[in-house]
Amino acid sequence: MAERSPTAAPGGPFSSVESTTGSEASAAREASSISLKGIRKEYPGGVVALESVDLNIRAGEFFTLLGPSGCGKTTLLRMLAGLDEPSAGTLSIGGVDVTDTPPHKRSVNTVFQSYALFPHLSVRDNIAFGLKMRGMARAEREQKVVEIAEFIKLGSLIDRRVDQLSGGQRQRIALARALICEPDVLLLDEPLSALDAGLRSQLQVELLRTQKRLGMTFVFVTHDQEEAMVMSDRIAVLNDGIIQQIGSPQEVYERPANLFVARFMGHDNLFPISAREGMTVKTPIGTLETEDKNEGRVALIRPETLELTAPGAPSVEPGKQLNMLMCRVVERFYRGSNVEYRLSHQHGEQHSELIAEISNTGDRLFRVGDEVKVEIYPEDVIMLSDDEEGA
Ligand SMILES: Nc1ncnc2c1ncn2[C@@H]1O[C@H](COP(=O)(O)OP(=O)(O)OP(=O)(O)O)[C@@H](O)[C@H]1O
Repeated sequence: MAERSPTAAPGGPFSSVESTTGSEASAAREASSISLKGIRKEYPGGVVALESVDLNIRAGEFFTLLGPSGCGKTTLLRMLAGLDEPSAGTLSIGGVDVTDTPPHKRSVNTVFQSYALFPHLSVRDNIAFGLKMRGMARAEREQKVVEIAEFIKLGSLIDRRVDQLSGGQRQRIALARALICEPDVLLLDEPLSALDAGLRSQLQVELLRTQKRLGMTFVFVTHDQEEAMVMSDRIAVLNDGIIQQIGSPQEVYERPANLFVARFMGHDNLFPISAREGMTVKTPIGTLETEDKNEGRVALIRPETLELTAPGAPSVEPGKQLNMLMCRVVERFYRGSNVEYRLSHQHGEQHSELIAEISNTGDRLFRVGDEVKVEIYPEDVIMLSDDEEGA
């Protein structure tokens, strides 16, 4: 394992005091970047789990592999860990080719969805396991274990057997066990998927803070787009072993590369384009002005960009040419900070549904059955290709 001690504060590596020196930080950066070139994985029997994957993960980055079941996320993670060999391509960590390096010689640790803890052992012994295997002296080991148990807020339960703990507590132990070895890269395969919503969002925050504090590179696997958006510096969206898009959460959500990514990010306002003339497109909800010069087969309108007013109200921006359609509220979901409206729209024979998400500013809410005027800025009409292979 490369020498690194990103938060070697007087209180130990898991102290909240940051004391990384510039040279330590750049050494850490160098040691934990990941590069994949032309990675392909074909399992015996001809299942191609990954096509030609090219990917650069920056050191210190929280990088998420996002995609539906079977898209190749776990295969990619196992390859980074050295648990699976690529059929073709090369993989390097910290600039060193590790394609043929066995798992125990990589500075990589993995937290799997199944915690892989020893149920009959205590929290202390479970956390200490990796350090013991490395031959660390007892006194030093003991100090580190106590420190990290405090850090994951399980200090008071350190001597309790793991089979007497809750799922969330076990998850923290699995995390502590991986973190304590201070790998340059931590791989996390759906580590929060078994937890209830409250605990899950609490651990999301803790995990993110930990990663930022320790400056490690995290490669995180999830099929939950909201979790990916909350946590990641960048996201790679995968489908059928092919990377569809790599970008920041904002880029992937606001500018999906294609129809697959748009759908996977939860977008519903997707309207096929039957014809285009200059900057106007014909769709089932009428002819729309757009500012997007890209060719596209489908128009995406994000739900939070719809402007809703009462019929007859002045335009939200009188000086500007906005797209305008009349709709009726068919459902309303009140969520406190925002309100989701399901709207129906009739254009000739064509009936369509739209979703609007309006931030709740305390104004009067529309009711089911109300007629509403919907205005859409031309810059919010986004062209999508349906080419799912155009990464
Ligand atoms: N050992 C194996 N032998 C043959 N095919 C496999 C093997 N492991 C995975 N696959 C196949 O490879 C593809 C990718 O699987 P992988 O486990 O990487 O997907 P995933 O995105 O992690 O899915 P999930 O979210 O369900 O865990 C799937 O079609 C899967 O059936």
